[in-house]
Amino acid sequence: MPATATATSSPPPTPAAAGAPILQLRGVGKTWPNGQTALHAIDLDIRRGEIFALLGPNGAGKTTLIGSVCGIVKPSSGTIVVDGHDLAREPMPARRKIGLVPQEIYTDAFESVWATMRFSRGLFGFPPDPAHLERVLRALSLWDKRDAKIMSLSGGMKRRVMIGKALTHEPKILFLDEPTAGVDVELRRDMWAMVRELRERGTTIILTTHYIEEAEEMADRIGVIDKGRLILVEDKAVLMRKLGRKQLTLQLQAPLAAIPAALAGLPLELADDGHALVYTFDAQGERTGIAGLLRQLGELGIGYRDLNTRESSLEDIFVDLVKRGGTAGGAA
Ligand SMILES: Nc1ncnc2c1ncn2[C@@H]1O[C@H](COP(=O)(O)OP(=O)(O)OP(=O)(O)O)[C@@H](O)[C@H]1O
Repeated sequence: MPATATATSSPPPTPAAAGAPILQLRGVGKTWPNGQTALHAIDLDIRRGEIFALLGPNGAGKTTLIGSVCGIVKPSSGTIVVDGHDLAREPMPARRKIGLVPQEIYTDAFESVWATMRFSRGLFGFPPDPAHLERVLRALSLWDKRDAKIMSLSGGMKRRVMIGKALTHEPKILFLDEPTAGVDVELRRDMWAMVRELRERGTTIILTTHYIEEAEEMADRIGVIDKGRLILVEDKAVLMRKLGRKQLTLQLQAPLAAIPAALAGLPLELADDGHALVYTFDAQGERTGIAGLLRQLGELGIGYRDLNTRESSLEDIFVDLVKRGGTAGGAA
């Protein structure tokens, strides 16, 4: 099977230009030799300088997609253009534009931080540039550890070294595969700050994460992949606005065994063993229906002790989307 084949209906790749996407995928598919299809004709444009978060449940195809763009996995179909370079026709120039921070920490434990960094840069055919390596190490707070052997570093430091390695060849796109899996809250915040700094210096960031809070905090745009299909690509703010819901929770004075028939048809659920009534409404709707609901409760003699509202998080939206199979939006 060829490394890539041009998707029949896909437009030809556009040359690198300031306004052009830094990464273009057209019809990228992957079927493993065992017949398992991990990616179905993915079309995706990544904008220059954005932070793009790719979300998806286990086995959705995230690693396969990243591997395809990084030249680790051979797609069965489609084209991938990295800053104007077709990955299949010009693998080296395309690959040089990309830094990959893999999920697993793997590096030579007996080497020093400095030697590891220098070696990484050489792998991409770049001449030594100690000043660049120093900048990277300083930005990652690793300068003081430059002579330390990797095995002597803490887990968090080792993760920083992995990021450093990916930055040695000055990539324009940085892939972070589950960057904060298993790291403590403090380091997670540090890493977020680091990623933002990189973006400010012009690096485009693509990250996969299981922590939806991370995508909510960091991303400009969100892509959701499920069963090998990109079911949604959207600006985070638009997504939160479009699919966001609010919930009003009423703590009842006396528990209910069931929703009263007079309230059937309303978006109501019982929670907390009947002690709470949850009303879900559209955060964007002009009319929430709350006044009517409270009036009806009064008429039915259902009293409440307390009430509060909460907006859905990206996590709620994501879970909902994957449950529904992504009928809420289209992939760009
Ligand atoms: N080398 C392989 N050979 C055969 N099937 C594979 C291979 N690698 C991945 N797959 C299958 O491809 C599908 C997508 O896997 P992938 O690892 O890309 O998912 P993922 O979204 O990264 O999942 P996770 O969040 O668990 O890392 C899965 O069904 C997986 O079993």
